[in-house]
Amino acid sequence: MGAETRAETSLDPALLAERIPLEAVPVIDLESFLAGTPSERTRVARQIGEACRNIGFFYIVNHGVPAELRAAVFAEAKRFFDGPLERKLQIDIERSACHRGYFKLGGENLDPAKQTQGGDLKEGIKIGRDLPGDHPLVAAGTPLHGPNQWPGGLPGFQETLQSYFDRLNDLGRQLMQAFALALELPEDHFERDLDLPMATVGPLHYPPQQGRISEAQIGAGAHTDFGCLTILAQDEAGGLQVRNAAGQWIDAPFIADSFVVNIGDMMARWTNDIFASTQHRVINRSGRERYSIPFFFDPDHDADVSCLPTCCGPDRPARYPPTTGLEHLLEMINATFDYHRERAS
Ligand SMILES: O=C(O)CCC(=O)C(=O)O
Ligand SMILES: [Fe+2]
Repeated sequence: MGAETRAETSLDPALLAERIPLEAVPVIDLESFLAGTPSERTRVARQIGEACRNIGFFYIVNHGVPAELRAAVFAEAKRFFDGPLERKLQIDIERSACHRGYFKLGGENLDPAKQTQGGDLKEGIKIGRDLPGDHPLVAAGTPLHGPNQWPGGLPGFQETLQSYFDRLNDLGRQLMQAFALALELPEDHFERDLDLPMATVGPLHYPPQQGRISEAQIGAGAHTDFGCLTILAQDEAGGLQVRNAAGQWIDAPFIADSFVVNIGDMMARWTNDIFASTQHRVINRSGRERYSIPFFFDPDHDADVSCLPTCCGPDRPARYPPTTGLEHLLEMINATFDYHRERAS
């Protein structure tokens, strides 16, 4: 029976098993997915699927992204954040029509209900697919599509970030193939929605927090990610915490040469909540500056985000109405960036 026709019948019980409250985020070796036989790929994809169901988070090692490139991106991010405020403000995100550029400490508030003292204690840059003004989607005024703002006076910054963006796009596609296999779909199921994926690389800087820390302002307030898939590189400072299926906060510490991968609300929606979009937060108690490089991988603006054929059936009706990649993201960005919401209203 083809996977695509399974909607008529019962769902695979393995996909519906109860979530296990994990005490640690699982580590998955990607090597035999990236270069293995079909059966090895399926085996790793199943491990990934288990992690996505139970906790929505996993580390990947042997992911193929060169150490030099990862180190170079951290070095460029540090150069930018440690540099003058004037340079940062020249690429202020509020100058961008497509949500690209620099946002200052407090510019994003990932938990507005709790964080009432001025937003997340972090600053960042949003860099996306660099589309020129005459690209049809940009000319048509499609939100979130357009040119980046690149900082001046930092030779090599743009080239390094662009290489990283391209490399992580490839990895994002591979992980989407793993998700498809884990969901009993053909491996290339998501390719139809990945012509021009809405991906963003967003270097972040968190100053340290000491003493008694109130939930009214932490590095990144408790949140779920909005999109499909996040691939995060963090540094030795650590401080990332993830809420497991029992509601406990567990640490997701720095592991050398790994990425932390998690799925966001769009993937939870696509999978009818079979995959978990899990709350996480950052508190930088390390006593030093913390830098991290999240890469957010989202599908095409017009991707059809309605329940996947293997994720709904008579025993589990679709929980969400259909939406598109762009509609979903816009809703979430407006909830967390004041300037964006004010402009939209
Ligand atoms: O910096 C981190 O470790 C996590 C950042 C994060 O969760 C986010 O930007 O969505
Ligand atoms: Fe996040």
